[in-house]
Amino acid sequence: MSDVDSPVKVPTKARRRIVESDDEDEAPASKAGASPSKKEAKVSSPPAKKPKIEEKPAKKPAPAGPSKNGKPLASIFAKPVPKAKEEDTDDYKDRAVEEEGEDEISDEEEQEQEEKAAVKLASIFTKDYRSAPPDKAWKEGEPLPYSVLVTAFEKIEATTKRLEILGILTRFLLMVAKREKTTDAKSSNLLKAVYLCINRLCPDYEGTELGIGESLLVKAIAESTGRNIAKIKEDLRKEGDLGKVAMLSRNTQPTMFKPKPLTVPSVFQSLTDIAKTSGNNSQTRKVGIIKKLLAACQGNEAKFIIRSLEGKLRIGLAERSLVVALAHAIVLKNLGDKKISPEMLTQKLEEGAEIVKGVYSELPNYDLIVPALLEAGVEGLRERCKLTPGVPLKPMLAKPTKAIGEVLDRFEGKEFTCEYKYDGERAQVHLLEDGSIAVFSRNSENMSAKYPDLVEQIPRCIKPGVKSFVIDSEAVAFDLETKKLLPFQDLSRRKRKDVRTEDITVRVHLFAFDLLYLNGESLLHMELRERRNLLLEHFQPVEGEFGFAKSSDGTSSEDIAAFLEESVKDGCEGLMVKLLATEASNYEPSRRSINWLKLKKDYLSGVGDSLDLVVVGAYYGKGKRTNVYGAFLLACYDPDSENLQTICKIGTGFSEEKLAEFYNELHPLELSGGPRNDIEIGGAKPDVWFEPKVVWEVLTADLSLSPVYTAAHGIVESRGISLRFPRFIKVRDDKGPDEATSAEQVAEFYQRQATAAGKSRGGNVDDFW
Ligand SMILES: Nc1ncnc2c1ncn2[C@@H]1O[C@H](COP(=O)(O)OP(=O)(O)OP(=O)(O)O)[C@@H](O)[C@H]1O
Ligand SMILES: [Mg+2]
Ligand SMILES: [Mg+2]
Repeated sequence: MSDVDSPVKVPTKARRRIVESDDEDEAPASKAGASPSKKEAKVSSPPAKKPKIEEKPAKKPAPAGPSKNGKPLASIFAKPVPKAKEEDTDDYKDRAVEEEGEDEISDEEEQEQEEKAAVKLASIFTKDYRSAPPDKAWKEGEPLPYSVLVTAFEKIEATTKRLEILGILTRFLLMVAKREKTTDAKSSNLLKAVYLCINRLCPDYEGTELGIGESLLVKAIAESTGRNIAKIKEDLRKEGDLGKVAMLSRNTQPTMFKPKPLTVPSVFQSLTDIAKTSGNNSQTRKVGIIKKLLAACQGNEAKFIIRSLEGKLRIGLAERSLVVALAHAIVLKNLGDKKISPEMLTQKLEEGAEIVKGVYSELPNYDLIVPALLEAGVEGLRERCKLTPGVPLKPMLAKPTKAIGEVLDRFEGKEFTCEYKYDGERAQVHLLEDGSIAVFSRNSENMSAKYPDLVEQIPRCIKPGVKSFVIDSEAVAFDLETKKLLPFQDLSRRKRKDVRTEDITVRVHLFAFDLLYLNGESLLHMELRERRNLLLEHFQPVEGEFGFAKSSDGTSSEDIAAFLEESVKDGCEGLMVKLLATEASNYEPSRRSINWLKLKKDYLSGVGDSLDLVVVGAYYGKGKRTNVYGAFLLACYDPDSENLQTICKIGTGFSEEKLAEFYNELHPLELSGGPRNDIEIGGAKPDVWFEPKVVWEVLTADLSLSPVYTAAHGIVESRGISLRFPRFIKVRDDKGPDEATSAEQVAEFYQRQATAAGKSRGGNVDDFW
């Protein structure tokens, strides 16, 4: 591939690169790029986004222009972000309300906004839309062509408007759902299309994952196209997107015969085969399957095949949009051609979305949800899909607070409880009707293999009469001799796999704090007090193995302060403060809820909590540290765009041993082609870039607006936010890059710090939904 036939580096959202001169140690980047060259500008595929006023004006400033490997054209920071006109506000209504600020918006304004959003929502789903014929490329009775899905991906990639994305996806899923003859999960086109949209192959907890390393993919591309590896890497440096490189490479290879076009089921199958290949020769076998896939690719398909293999589609399609689109598609399918007013239609769509969202957070398994939706529509979904032991639900999360005063601000006059905040690992323990026990981590990984001792211990804490349950708890390292809790590190040092009970030196003590399911009944809709009573009633403490989270229902600030001290003396991190009564104390799966507050002793003087950030780059060491990386570039995650946003350079808090260890761990993740295009770089210029895999917990003195980094840009101000004096705490191997601290959380930290201590903003900005 030469430069001449390379298409323009369009400003897609995956290419939002922002730059400014680095304030610390780097030269101004203004000369790095001027404007797109003519050659670049005339090429139009894939479609460049029109410059437009964004529907999320404060959130996503339009890209400054084409960029190339972190050397974009102009700074978005320099320009004030345009305020969107009312008509352009086609985002979800709740979002619009949220961004105006909860407190400042009047009821009438709110109602007006809601009405506008409702009409807009209904207007996309006109009757015409509903009765649209299926894509011509898809012949009746045949499996869904992959090209049809790819067309939808291309359209989604070309916009950042959430409502537009929702429309494209709904139309696509509706078309597939209408043709679906089966409700059998195995042969469902719809189910496989759903999985490919979110780039997964099965429910999270089953653990089959994509995420093939760059070098293997480069090798497969080279072998399937006859190009040499060095050339491919060179292209990669230019494009920042291996998918695009694969797509452009293919064209140069003359084909002897035409392989059968790819279909959604065949691609799904091949990806599953690749993910499951292990053992001897697995690399070679993987390359073999990838080559076959690439050989059959047409048009833009290779781009998405490669990105899927990398582990991320990077089209800005958040899973929550998929869930809503799926709900809408099923509602529309079941409406058929029926006439219905826009208001009614909107209501039906919204109700449908609420149902599917609710069910998905209790039972995150499309294998069960999609067939149930096809069979019984949204109306019959709750009946068929409920919280089920064996399927981990997404855990409820807590909001940080900086002071006891802040807790009282929230909970004054309400019934609440303080519990010890144990410093271990979240453990969701399930007892299935068949007597088997499963333990799941915070991100729904099956941990039963890591904790065989725990699985052995559990039966001893169950009182007679208990047939099935789901407990929410913290697993903590425990010293049997001193009867003291050990720091989290002792737990994380345990092996993750093939652990044999007799080899275990660090004991696990479980501290249960919630009961979510008991003997066939979901308890999610009960008040916390009732759930806690049931927990105490049906389980019993076992010395050194199982206990209930220690709690105090004292509500004065003195009581809380004393209990906080006590918790720290006992080896805990601080307190969790929870609402105890009323509907607001129900268990909210997947929500970072304002009804659960964390009060961490260590962090009271900082910003209230630590951050979990992705290691995306590194700087070579100086002096004694020349053989290792001396500092690292960290990033937060923006789930809306699926991009990582740089937040700080970190070089303190590391021992020599740690630096050596990190070098060994990170060196294999170095990207030869420079940064991937899902990193919003800003002005950072590390010496090497990594595949985003590793997450670190980091503490900061405070946060400030930054001319260099891009974290949360556009939320508080057009500029990004960075951490001042960041300090490494520990590796978070229970979190992946997608679970890193979100852009909105970063903005919230910044805002909380700006407001007086004790005053905080509400909202649920970084919920899954
Ligand atoms: N009594 C308790 N109630 C609820 N959670 C508890 C309790 N004791 C300990 N925990 C742990 O505290 C966690 C919440 O605080 P923590 O800051 O440790 O979360 P995290 O894993 O870093 O996630 P995030 O910072 O994203 O909330 C829970 O997920 C749980 O693992
Ligand atoms: Mg913790
Ligand atoms: Mg945390």
